[in-house]
Amino acid sequence: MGFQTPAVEPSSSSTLTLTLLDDFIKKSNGYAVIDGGLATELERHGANLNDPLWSAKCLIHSPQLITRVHLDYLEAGASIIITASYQATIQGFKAKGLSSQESETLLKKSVEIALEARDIFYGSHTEGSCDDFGNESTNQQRPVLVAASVGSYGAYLADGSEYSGDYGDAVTLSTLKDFHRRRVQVLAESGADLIAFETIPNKLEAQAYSEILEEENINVPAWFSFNSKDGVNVVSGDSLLDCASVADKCKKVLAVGINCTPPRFIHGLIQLIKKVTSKPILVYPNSGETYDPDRKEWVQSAGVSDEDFVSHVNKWHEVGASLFGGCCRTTPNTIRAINKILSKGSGAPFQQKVSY
Ligand code: MET
Ligand SMILES: [Zn+2]
Repeated sequence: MGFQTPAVEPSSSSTLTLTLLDDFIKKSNGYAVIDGGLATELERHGANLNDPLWSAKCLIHSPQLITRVHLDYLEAGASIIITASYQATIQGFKAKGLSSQESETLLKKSVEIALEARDIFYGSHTEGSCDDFGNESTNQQRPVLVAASVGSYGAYLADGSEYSGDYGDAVTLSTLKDFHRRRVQVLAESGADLIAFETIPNKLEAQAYSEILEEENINVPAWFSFNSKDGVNVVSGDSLLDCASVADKCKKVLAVGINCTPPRFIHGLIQLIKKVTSKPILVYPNSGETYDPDRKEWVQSAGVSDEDFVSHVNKWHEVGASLFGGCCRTTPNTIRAINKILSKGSGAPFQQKVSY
């Protein structure tokens, strides 16, 4: 079965498609659905990610499980899937004894796995394809984008600092740029449609990403996504307005938002981001549980209940967000529910599934 070009052309390696996400959103009834938690879903399928590489461990030991989870999210209605490179770093792989070359190959592999999942999905949902009885299917193909994940320096440290944003005074802008540079270059040349800078815990790291994108002439567009634990600032205490402004000023950044943050904060955070940018806003909260870095497990937040956030998604859409998904501890069911509730709220989305 032939590979189908998505209805929205992804960026090529020579030209940066500055309207990629705008076009994508416009063509999808004003919103797009991102996938849900990847690492926690791999764990739910039995992967042991208690390791400094976290989900990137599966790039080495169980790539087929990553494909499975990407496919589950595509089947659930996601139109943007995020690669397993969140905690895949050259420095992290080298600490395991791999060479630079092997490390870069694994980074590329994270994107190849997602591209392959997209191909499989397209292959089984191809416009004009025939079913087992020779009948032509006439269903419209849903465009899918592959976003290459870049997790923070704190994620690499695997000491919980991605949720404190506190790297200490010894870590400067140039430390962070040196840490991320090569990885971003490799991911930019991997065939991904965009780079998802996720769970950015402070302004310094947003600045580092922005300078890498400009100075290295990265030709794949990006999104910047911050995390918050108070509903006002990013986790370091830096102002979200300042952080989102860094993203707004960088012309290679096509969307700005929030991920891995309790659902109860999302509404207010969207309103803050809207004050400083007119770029599309993305939100993919976690399940509302909190990660305890000492116990290395997710625990229910004391005293505050985070009821199923899916019921709030239309409100988040109304207040200004246009890309919606889930982060840690959300599942394909969350994404299925998001897709369903948005399609009721604002017209029919692309068909989730064709009949055979
Ligand atoms: C700690 S946030 C992790 C984000 C990453 N995309 C994942 O779902 O695994
Ligand atoms: Zn998360």
